[in-house]
Amino acid sequence: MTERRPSTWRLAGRLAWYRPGLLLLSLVFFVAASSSMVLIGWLLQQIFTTLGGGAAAGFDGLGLIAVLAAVEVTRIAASWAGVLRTLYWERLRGLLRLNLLRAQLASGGPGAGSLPSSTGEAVSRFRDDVDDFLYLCEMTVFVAGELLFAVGAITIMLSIDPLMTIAVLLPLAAMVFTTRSVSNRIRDRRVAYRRASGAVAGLLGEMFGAVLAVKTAQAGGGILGRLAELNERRSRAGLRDQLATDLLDTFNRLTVDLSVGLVLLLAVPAMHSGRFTVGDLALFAGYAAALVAMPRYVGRLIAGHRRAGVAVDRMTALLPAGSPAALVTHRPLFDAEPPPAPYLRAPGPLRSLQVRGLTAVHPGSGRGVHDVDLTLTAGTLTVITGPAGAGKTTLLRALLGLLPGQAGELFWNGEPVADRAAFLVPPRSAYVPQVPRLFSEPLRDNLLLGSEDAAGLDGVVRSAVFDDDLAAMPDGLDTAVGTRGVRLSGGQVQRVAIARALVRRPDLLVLDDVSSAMDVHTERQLWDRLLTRSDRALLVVSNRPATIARADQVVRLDHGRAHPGRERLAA
Ligand SMILES: Nc1ncnc2c1ncn2[C@@H]1O[C@H](COP(=O)(O)OP(=O)(O)OP(=O)(O)O)[C@@H](O)[C@H]1O
Repeated sequence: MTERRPSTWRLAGRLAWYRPGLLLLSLVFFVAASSSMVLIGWLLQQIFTTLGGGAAAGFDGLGLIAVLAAVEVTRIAASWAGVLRTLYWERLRGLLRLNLLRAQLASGGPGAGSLPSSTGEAVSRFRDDVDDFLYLCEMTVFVAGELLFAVGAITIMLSIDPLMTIAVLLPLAAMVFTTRSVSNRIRDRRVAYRRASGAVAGLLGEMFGAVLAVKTAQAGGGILGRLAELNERRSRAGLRDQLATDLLDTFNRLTVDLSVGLVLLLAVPAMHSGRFTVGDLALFAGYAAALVAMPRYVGRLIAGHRRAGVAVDRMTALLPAGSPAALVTHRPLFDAEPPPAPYLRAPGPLRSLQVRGLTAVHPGSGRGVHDVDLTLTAGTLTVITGPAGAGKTTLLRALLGLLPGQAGELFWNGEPVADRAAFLVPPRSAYVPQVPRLFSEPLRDNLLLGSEDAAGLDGVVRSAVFDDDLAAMPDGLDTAVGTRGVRLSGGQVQRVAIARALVRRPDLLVLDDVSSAMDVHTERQLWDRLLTRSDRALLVVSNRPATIARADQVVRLDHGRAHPGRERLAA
C-alpha cells in the first residue's frame, strides 16, 4: 500500500515556518493594514454623523478627518512592507529549489535516470511548480489578514443593522460555495496545462541538444511540426486553465455588485424610518466595498490550494527516493562552512584501490552491474571491456559514486571509503565520460575550469596528445571552441577533455571509451604518454585491441557480471 502523502496545507505550513520571525512580521503588517481598514470605516461613519449634525465620539469634524488621514497613511505604509515579504518569499523559494536540487544530486541526477521526463520539463517544475506552491503560502497569510478585517467589520455591521449585514453576506457565501464546487475542475485544468507546458519545454531542450542529429536526418520540418502541435495543445490547455479562473472571477464580481445593490435597496426604507443614518450608510458602503473582495480572495485561495496540490505531486516526482515531506525539510540556504578544499591530498597518494561486491542497478530497467570485485594499482592500466550494454559505463559511474549503488565497498590504500562521490574527486580521481562536454569558452578556460593552476598546462596538453593540434591553432589557448566545442573534431574534444582531467593531477584517471574517435597512431601516443607515471592508476573502458594490448589487467563485463583475466585481444 502506498503511504498517504501529507496534506498540501500541512506541507505549506511546514514551509511557511521556515523563517518564523519573518512570517510573524509579515502577519503583523497584514493585520496592521487590515485593522486600519476597520478603523477607516468607523471614522467615515463618525465624520458623516458629525456632518449630519449628530454627536460623534469625542472629535469634531476636522479632528476626525485628521485621524482618518493618519490611519490611511499608516495603512499605505504597512502595505509598503512588501519588501519584507519579498525577502521572506525568496527564502522559501530558495529552500524548495535547494531541496529539489539536493534530492536530484543524491540520486545521481539525469544521468541516473532520476527525472520523470526530459531535463527541460524538469526545469519547468523547478520554476513554475515551486511558484504555484509558494502562491498558496502567500495567499494564506494574505487571506488571514483579510479575514481578521472581515471579522471586525462584520461585528460592527451586525451591531448597527443585522438585516443589512445579512444582505451583504449572503451573496458572498454563495460565492464561496460556487468556488468550492468548481475547484476540482480548476485543479484538472491546471494539471493539463502544466503537462502541456512541460512537453513543450522538454521538446525544446531536446531539440537544442540534438541540433546536429536533426540536421543530418533532415528532420527539421518534422520536429517543428511536432513543436507546433505541442504548442497548440499548450495554448488550448492554457486557455482552458485561464478561462476557469477568469469565469470564477467574473461570477464573483457580479455577486459583489448584487450585494451592493441589495444594501442600497434595503437602506432606503431603513433611512426613511430613521433607524439607519447617513454615517451608517457610509460605514456599510466602506466595509462592503472591502468585504466584497473577500470571497474573491477566498476563491483564489481555494483555487491556489488545488494548484499547489498539483505542484506538490509534480515536484515529488523529482525526489526519487524521498517523500513529499523532503520538499519542505528545513536546512540552511547557504553552508556555514566553505566547502572542503577540493585539492586536499589525503589520505596519502594512491597505492591501491579495492572494489568489493559492487552492485548498482538502474531502477528504470533493472539492468546494471552485480557483485563486481576489482583491484587497481598505481602505475597500471586496467581496461574494462565487453559488449554494448554490458554495464561498463554503469560500473565506472557506480564506482565513482555518480550513481547510487545498492551494495559494495571501496578501500583506498586499505582504508574504507564511506562517501565515494565526495571522496573520488580531484586530486584523488578525475573522470572523462564517454561523450565529454566542452563549454562555449576559449580552450584555456575549458582546460582550467576555474583552477588557477595554469603552470602545468603545456605538460598536460602534451600528455593528452593535444600539443600538435594546439600548435596549429593561430590563437593557441585563446581559441574559441564554439558552442559546446563544435569547432573541434570528436577526437580533439576527447583529448581536450583528457587534458582537462589531467590539470587536476589525479591519482586515479577514469576514462570511458575516450579513444573511440582517435586514429591508431594518436591512441598509441596517448597510452605511451599516460603510462609514464608510476603514481597514477588508469581505469579505462575500451573495446579497442590497441588499448587492451597495453593493459596490465583486463576485466570483461557480460550482462553486468565481471570476468577478470588477462586478455590480449578483444573478443
Ligand atoms: N539511466 C538508466 N536507466 C535505466 N537503464 C539504464 C540506464 N543507463 C543504462 N541503463 C541500462 O543498463 C545497462 C548497462 O548500460 P551501460 O551504459 O552501463 O552499458 P555499457 O556497457 O557502457 O554500454 P556501451 O558500450 O553501449 O556504452 C544497459 O542495458 C542499459 O540499457
